[in-house]
Amino acid sequence: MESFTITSKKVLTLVLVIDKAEQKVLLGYKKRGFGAHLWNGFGGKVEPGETTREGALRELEEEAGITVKTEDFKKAGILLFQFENDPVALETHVYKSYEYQGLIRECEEMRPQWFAFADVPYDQMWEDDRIWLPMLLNGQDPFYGRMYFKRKPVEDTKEIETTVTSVVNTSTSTHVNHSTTMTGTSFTTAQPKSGPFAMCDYQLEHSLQGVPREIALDGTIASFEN
Ligand SMILES: COc1nc(N)nc2c1ncn2[C@H]1C[C@H](O)[C@@H](COP(=O)(O)OP(=O)(O)OP(=O)(O)O)O1
Repeated sequence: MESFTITSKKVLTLVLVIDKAEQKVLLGYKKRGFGAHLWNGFGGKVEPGETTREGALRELEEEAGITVKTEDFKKAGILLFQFENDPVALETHVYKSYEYQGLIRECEEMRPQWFAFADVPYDQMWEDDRIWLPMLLNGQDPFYGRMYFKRKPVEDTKEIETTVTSVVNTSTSTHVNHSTTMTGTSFTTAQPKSGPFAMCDYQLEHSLQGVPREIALDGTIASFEN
């Protein structure tokens, strides 16, 4: 895993708004930038002087037009995304809310849409989402995860066949190593449905006793929130 050594990290946010009664989650179709053409929660970079909580609330309002009261805004976990031969990891702070105020609206970056839990378009989302989003929707947070990505060869951004080579699964943690091979021709555009990167490995722990505040560069939880 030498090619996944990291020396610094950028801090990002990701917000999931959930309608518990209707069993629906609000996602946004990203129209431009990193993760373009994928569905995701709302979020982005944390600006200087902002806490992750403030940054997450700001991005939610900018991208979906809605606000959430502080008491309804819960930290669900942290995901550390690492990319092959890239020393900068993305420390992504994930928040959730079952309430919101305002009118949901589209902006130039995101097109919001509600999805029933059973219809979440995982094949048009970052590959890591199918690992942790079901846990968040089922209330199995807080969680902490580390996900490793390799860039897909441009000429091979077609159908993806995944071979699981080893799985260790306990009640609260999962570790999977898998190799990914590209076959077939089902995606015709240069942008594969699940994005330009393939996840090649991950670790995830969920239902933690505390909410992680920060991940150290060695991937361990640096501190928990009070
Ligand atoms: C690599 O795997 C990822 N999976 C998921 N589910 N989400 C990810 C992944 N990598 C990044 N993200 C999320 C984290 C953020 O919410 C966005 C990226 O934010 P962006 O780069 O668009 O930040 P902004 O500040 O909005 O950017 P602008 O400068 O373009 O406004 O994706």
